[in-house]
Amino acid sequence: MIQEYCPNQIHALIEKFSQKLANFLYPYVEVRFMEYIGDYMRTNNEAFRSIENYLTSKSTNKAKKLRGEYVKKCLVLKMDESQEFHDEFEGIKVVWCLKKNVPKTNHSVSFYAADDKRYYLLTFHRKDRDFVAKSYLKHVLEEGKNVGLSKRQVKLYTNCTGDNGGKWSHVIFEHPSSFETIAMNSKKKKEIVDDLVTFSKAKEYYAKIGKPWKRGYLLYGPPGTGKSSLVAAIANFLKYDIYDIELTNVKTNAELRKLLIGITSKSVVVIEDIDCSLDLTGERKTDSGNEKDKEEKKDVNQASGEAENKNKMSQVTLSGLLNFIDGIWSASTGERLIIFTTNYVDKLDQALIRRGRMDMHIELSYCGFDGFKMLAKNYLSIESHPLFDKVRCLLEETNVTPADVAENLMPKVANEDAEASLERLIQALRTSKEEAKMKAEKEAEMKAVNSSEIVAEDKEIKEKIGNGKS
Ligand SMILES: Nc1ncnc2c1ncn2[C@@H]1O[C@H](COP(=O)(O)OP(=O)(O)OP(=O)(O)O)[C@@H](O)[C@H]1O
Repeated sequence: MIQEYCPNQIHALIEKFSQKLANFLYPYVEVRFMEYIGDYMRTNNEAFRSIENYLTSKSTNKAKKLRGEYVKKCLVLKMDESQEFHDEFEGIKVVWCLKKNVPKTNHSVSFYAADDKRYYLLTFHRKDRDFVAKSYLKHVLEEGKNVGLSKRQVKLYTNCTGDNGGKWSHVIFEHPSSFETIAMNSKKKKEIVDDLVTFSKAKEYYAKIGKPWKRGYLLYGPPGTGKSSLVAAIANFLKYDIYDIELTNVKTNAELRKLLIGITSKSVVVIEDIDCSLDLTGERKTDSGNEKDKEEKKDVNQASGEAENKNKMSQVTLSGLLNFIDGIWSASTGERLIIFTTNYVDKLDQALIRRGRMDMHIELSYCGFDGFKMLAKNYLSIESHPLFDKVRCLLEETNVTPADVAENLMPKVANEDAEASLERLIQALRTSKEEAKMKAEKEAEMKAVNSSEIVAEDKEIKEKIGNGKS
């Protein structure tokens, strides 16, 4: 009616007056912090997480409506929906409330389910606007971040399949591997730990040199040498989440990019057995000369056999993967490690593993005496034993993986003593040595037969040529 019948000037006056009246009756400012941001590519809102941590640490004693969650095997009480929390900071009063947007229609079933529309609502008096924006929120985010770091629970993410392709699902990561339990050369271990510590503190340095804050590790070595265990130890050490990508489930490069956007900072992105994941090896030599090469190739083919069918569904290319690692989109999240594991490092395209992409190449090899001592300490709780010398000699003469050593050190009956486990290990090492010797003899025999056949063939050819000439 006002719009219809009032002249424009009166209309404007009424609007101005009603605004003033509203401000007078409700002089508060409201700020929403959504749990996820972005429409197409939804990402975690880190401000929401920090606020949640801050309020959890403060509201437990005061709030009346709480919800319980198990975090690191401890019960944590968090503020529940619609519960208000009154906070005071340097004399300024604010109110927090966790709310949820109820979708108007139920047609849009979201992957993010019920948590999709959650947000924290902050309400404060408009006279405190500057203080809240400049000081209070800074205080909340910093404190929340610190609480988050101290209580951080490592999560293990994997990429979803089918219609949910391009999205992540996760579980709590509870792998007990650590640098104390990993059996490897102590010098190499120290090098890795130092590198990780330097990386995690190098935010300013990366900004200064103009590089995204990320680092690539290539872990290679025979099966059972501890590549997966090392990934777990790294994640536990840095308290970073693991994003384990099953490349064969990623249909296109665009889907891979979508996954990349969904990765939060403080993460370890892992592609295990990269040689088997997809045909990312580029041009390979076709004439693999010796038997060993042929055998290795057969192994690779067998290992990748299962993946082969899936590969046909996946159109992820080498260039898509290279872009994923260090293309323009790769700088969109914070600190991140990218780890490839492989049993066959020679089969990988050099572009994929060159320095700068995979900055550190770590070989995990057969068990040495250093590694054995660590396993003995962990599995048998001993640091020395008269049988250690025998083990040392045998380890120098034969190749066994830490997985084999660990298996032999595991007690097989209740209350088995350390000596019995060591004896079993020594027996296994002797058997392995014998087998290796027999294999080498057989190979030498085959080689001798092959070369005598070649000599005979050569002779025959020469004779034929000689006859032809005459
Ligand atoms: N270096 C190691 N230190 C301690 N334990 C190890 C080590 N290597 C292997 N193990 C033991 O062997 C098991 C298998 O190791 P892991 O899966 O880490 O090897 P891998 O190199 O990733 O093997 P694959 O290449 O087959 O995936 C682990 O559960 C662990 O108990």
